[in-house]
Order: sequence, then structure tokens, then C-alpha cells
Amino acid sequence: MYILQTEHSFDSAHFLKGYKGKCANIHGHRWRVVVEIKSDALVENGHLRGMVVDFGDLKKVVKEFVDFHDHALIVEKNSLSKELFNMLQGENFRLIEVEFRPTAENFSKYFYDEFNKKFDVKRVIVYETPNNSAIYEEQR
Ligand SMILES: Nc1nc2c(c(=O)[nH]1)N=C([C@H](O)[C@H](O)COP(=O)(O)OP(=O)(O)OP(=O)(O)O)CN2
Ligand SMILES: [Zn+2]
Repeated sequence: MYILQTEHSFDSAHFLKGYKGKCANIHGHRWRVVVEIKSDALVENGHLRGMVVDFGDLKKVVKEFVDFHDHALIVEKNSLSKELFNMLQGENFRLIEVEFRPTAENFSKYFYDEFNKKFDVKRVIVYETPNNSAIYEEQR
């Protein structure tokens, strides 16, 4: 099996509602998203011969979606009061509401599901800090 790997990072804030510790406060990370795609075969003809996919095409898709999350406050749905949420938006802060608690684990599945729409994804690794990461992959 061939595996291609690419990565892109975004800087954003989050907090973990109900967490007993410092991560309950709004704080930021440089989130590093590593995407691996897999294939048993390579393209046989044409200008992509010998490749799984063109790194350029893979990078473009990963960069575009990951960049959407840059410089935002990522908020789990219903974890802020409607009033505060609206006030922050009223101040033009960029909020991204997600359906999940914004942990590294949940982000790894979130990115896996997104990129798996276009590529055969082996796994996604999300680094929340340089030393801590979560991996999502599906059992075969
Ligand atoms: N399994 C998980 N545990 C934790 C997650 C997570 O996503 N999955 N997230 C957090 C917090 O978001 C937190 O930001 C991480 O904190 P921490 O590991 O303490 O990282 P720091 O680099 O800030 O630690 P220092 O010791 O202050 O350097 C918590 N747990
Ligand atoms: Zn955090």
C-alpha cells in the first residue's frame, strides 16, 4: 500500500465546557493537521504516472478546508449563552460553531470525514500542542 502524507496548520482558540482544569478557559493553539491517504495502485499513464494523486491537488483540498478554521474561536454548539454568542458576533469576532466538543480527538474525526469525501483517507492526526496529538482511523 502507498501512503501520502501532507499537513497544514491553523491558529485558533477554543475552550472545553465542563472541563475541570485550565482548558475550560478560552485559550489558543496552533493546530497541526496531518492527513494520510492510501492506495494500492499508482496512476499508470499520463502526467500523473507513478503517483497516487498529485501532491498539489491533495495540498489544495487540505489547505482550503483547514484554513477556514484559522483565527477563529471554535465553539461547541450551545456551550455559550445565545446572548454572549450574539454579542461576540456583534463585535465581529469570528466564531465557528461545531457539533462536537472541540478536543483533538473530535477534530481528528471531523477532518477525516471531510477529506474522506475526496480521497481514500488512511488516518488524520491532529496535534493540539507539539507533544500531544490524536489520531482517527477506521478499522478494516
Ligand atoms: N485527550 C485530550 N485531553 C485534553 C485535550 C484533548 O483535546 N484531548 N485538550 C486539552 C486542552 O485543550 C489543553 O489545551 C491541552 O492542555 P495541555 O495538555 O495541558 O497542554 P499545554 O501545552 O498547554 O500544557 P502545559 O503543561 O501548560 O505546557 C486538555 N486535555
Ligand atoms: Zn486546548
